[in-house]
Amino acid sequence: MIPYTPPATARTLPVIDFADAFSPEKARREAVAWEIHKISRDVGFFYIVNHGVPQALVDSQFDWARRFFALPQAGKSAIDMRRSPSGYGYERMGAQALDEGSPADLKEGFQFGFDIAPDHPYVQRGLLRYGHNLWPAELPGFEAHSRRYYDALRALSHRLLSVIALSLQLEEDFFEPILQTPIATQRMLHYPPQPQGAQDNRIGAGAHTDWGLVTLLAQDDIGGLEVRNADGEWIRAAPIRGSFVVNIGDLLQRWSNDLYHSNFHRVLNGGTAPRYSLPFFQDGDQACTVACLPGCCSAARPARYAPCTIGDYLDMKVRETFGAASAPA
Ligand SMILES: O=C(O)CCC(=O)C(=O)O
Ligand SMILES: [Fe+2]
Repeated sequence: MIPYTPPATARTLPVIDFADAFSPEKARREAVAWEIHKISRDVGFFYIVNHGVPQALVDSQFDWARRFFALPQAGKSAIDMRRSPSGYGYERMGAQALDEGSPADLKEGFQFGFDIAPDHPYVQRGLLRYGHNLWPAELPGFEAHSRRYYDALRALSHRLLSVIALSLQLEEDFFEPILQTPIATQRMLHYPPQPQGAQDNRIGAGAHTDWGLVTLLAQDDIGGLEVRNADGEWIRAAPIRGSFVVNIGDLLQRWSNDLYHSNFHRVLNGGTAPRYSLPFFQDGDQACTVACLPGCCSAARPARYAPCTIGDYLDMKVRETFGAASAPA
């Protein structure tokens, strides 16, 4: 049993050197797991460096994102996510309010997922985030490069989850079975500068928690991401070149019975330059049931959430934040 303690009040987000997560020595992997354990019980956000993904690959993915968003609106609209049964493709400006019930986010996006055989039952059933990827006809090379980036991020998410398993006193391969046919989504986001003459700053991405297991975010050097600490204050997640911002998602919070925190965060692009970010979401297999880990519940601290499948949980969050706009056209 891992005893529960309430979170402390983080003022900054730690930078974790991830190099030892790849070490053949278990003690070194455990040392990284312990760092992740501490911060996951607190603010649930941290940076990783020495993660093994070449910076040149990240930089060129940003270049592709800029090229994509610079396409004429008609080209982007031709692959609107409402045309994809799985919800992949282009997210038009204002389509989502991540802070449910608030004004729409000042952002546009593009997202794609796991390359799965079109005759896989999940794809045939039209399940959320399986197959039906839409790519713009006007950008040859975009898909191939984005797939290379995706493969690197997916591999890193496996390593991260093996260390997280260790941090929860589980076997390191605990999550592997549910990562084989995953909901794993690469998103690219474009936050335009505030409109000229705007009275109030508009939120780029409203306050929200991420829904899945873990998120790995690359951000450019503009800044604007903020994370809420246990005192309810917003702390800045300033850009650090060469890092990914990692955060714990709702499904891990539920699995760990609130031991680990899926924390609120938001983006405010107040500047005069556009901001781009590349969040990768590893959410696991839709069929998997998330129920309190044995090490995280006891008679004194019973399970706080009813078991739910990953697919059902994500379906609910999409409906809440996109509303009717998520319906396929
Ligand atoms: O753009 C960012 O920095 C964060 C985006 C985000 O939080 C999300 O897409 O869930
Ligand atoms: Fe997020």
